Amino acid sequence: MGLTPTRVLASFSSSQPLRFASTLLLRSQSRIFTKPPFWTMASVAVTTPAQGDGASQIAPQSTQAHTGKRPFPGGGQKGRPHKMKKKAKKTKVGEGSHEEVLMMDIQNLMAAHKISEDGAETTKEQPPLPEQGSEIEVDVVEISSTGDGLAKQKGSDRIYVVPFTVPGDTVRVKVYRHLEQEGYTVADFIEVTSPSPLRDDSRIKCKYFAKCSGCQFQMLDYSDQLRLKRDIVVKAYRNFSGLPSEVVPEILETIGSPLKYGYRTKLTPHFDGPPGARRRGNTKAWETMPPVGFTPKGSNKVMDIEECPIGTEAVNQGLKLERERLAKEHGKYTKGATILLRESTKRVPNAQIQKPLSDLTAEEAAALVPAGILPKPLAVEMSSSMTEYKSCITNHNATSTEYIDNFIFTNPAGFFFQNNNSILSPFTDYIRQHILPPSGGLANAPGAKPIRTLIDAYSGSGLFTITQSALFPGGSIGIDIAEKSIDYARKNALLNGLNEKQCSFIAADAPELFKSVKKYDPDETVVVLDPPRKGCDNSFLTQLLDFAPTRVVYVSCNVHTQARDVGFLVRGQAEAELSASTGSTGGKKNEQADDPFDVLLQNDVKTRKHKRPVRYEIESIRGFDFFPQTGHVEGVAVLNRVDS
Ligand SMILES: C[S@@+](CC[C@H](N)C(=O)[O-])C[C@H]1O[C@@H](n2cnc3c(N)ncnc32)[C@H](O)[C@@H]1O
Repeated sequence: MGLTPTRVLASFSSSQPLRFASTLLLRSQSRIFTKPPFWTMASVAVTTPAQGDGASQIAPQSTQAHTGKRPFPGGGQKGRPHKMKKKAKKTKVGEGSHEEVLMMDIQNLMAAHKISEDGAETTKEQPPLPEQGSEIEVDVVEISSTGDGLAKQKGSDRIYVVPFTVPGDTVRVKVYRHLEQEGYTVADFIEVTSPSPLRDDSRIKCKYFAKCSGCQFQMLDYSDQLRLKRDIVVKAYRNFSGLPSEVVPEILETIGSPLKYGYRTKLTPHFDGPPGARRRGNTKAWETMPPVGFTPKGSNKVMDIEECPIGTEAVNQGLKLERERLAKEHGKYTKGATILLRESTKRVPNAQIQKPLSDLTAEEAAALVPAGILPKPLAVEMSSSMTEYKSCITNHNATSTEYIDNFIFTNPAGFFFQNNNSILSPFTDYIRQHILPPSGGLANAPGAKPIRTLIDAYSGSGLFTITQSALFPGGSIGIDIAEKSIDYARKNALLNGLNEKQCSFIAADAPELFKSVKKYDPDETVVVLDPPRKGCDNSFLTQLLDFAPTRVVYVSCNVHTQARDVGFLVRGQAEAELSASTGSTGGKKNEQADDPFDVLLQNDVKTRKHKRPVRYEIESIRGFDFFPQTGHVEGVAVLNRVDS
């Protein structure tokens, strides 16, 4: 075993790097501050159960090119001795993308490991890189925020990216590719030769583990998964916010999911097109049933999946039925496609249940969950007074229904709704407890007015607009670009007994919001943001700073882009004006300032002549485990406008 247990734990909570390493990092952050890394690269979209967001009953696969391929098709380097590069070259990657996050962790690990105990930089001669395709043994020293293990071979500083491993594991791997420019190697996991104390393979519930690319944390105890996810949030704010550590509060413990398996109410398995499907005008269909499932690690061909243990029972029954259907109907498909499996629920008071499910006719059963494909829905008795009937919807235009406490939400099945229903009650409760300042609705500043209005940007079908509405006498307003989600949001408000004065919605691009919010007093308004993974764009954030609501609650399934955007709001208008005046590529003038707050102060002085620049401070940051067994975490950051 390469690491002692103590060392293992130290590496596991790798959120405390060496002091010198963090200095290096702060320097690079000041660059991020003055010149945000607007790098671009089509990101490698690996669709896994936990990430897939396909949205059609049988949606044709328009692009099939990148699923599951290794990131960075860099050149190889066979059997030559090499020197550790002084600095790994920056790769062009999408913001907050898997590749960017991985690269940042690798660079930090390289920096930390190049520092010897006495603080001096080591430049030791490195052994030759092993041949691509050869098998070697490596020790895993850290988990990246992407969920991949980062490992080293004895006697070498080379970093190997190995999925399905945890710190403290010694594993046999097959060298897949040396990425010369990036300075690391991608390897395939073969087997564990000496397990980490953190690993217990009897915890693994999925027979496709280490083949399917999802759910890589299954060998960990759930408390370790939560600890690891807190580390991911810590690293996100350290690496992507561009903020000095003093202004980022201690990241709070991650709140766990009530269900650890069987929680996903939506799965989107897919199948490839038949051989020749990519040829123009192809008319040849599948002659046999194609593999239906997800994309495995290191391949772009779909692997056959019969069940997915993180999916709910209804969704897994739906998968079984869809597979049976495809076994008969595969001859209709000349292209690949994605299958939508979305759970839908209907609550029925027990007093209204006339007969047991087994005695219902097909029509009576269909009436319980109208769009569901299960011949009879699954009955789950919630309490002595209520039973839930669950089925699975495959038509993305059909209506799915979910409950959160006593709230009811209907949605077009193929549109966005949170995928883990089990956590939505504690989660919306947490938002309810934090959406107003701790002082009971009064913002921090002396003489502050009570908050009366909620603006829910990126509202979808009204999750926050509706569940938080009772706290806002001035009303709650949701905005979303998806017209269909907004149609349903309006219906949902009515279903939950809320009139238009209490709860209203706008279908528009989020930056348009600011045209219609002028009538609201920013001193009495809180804005909730819940954008897609890529985060908010500059125009939105700049307008948000101009509007200057007294409080902001930022929810995100990508803590890296969240950290970037929170950094922007904390630096505030001075920074926004500066980047607008110098252009998004950043100016030389900016690059000279090393400390972000020097820049802020310089600009504070400049801007204060005509108005006080708006900026925010962070009250709290906490992760929620919406996606147990995977490396994903949902972040909630609460911000207050700085008024002093
Ligand atoms: C992560 S979802 C959050 C939805 C909702 N808050 C919820 O939890 O159910 C992000 C939402 O942003 C919407 N969206 C994406 N781009 C947008 C834009 N430019 N303007 C407004 N909404 C947008 C999507 O339609 C989606 O409903």
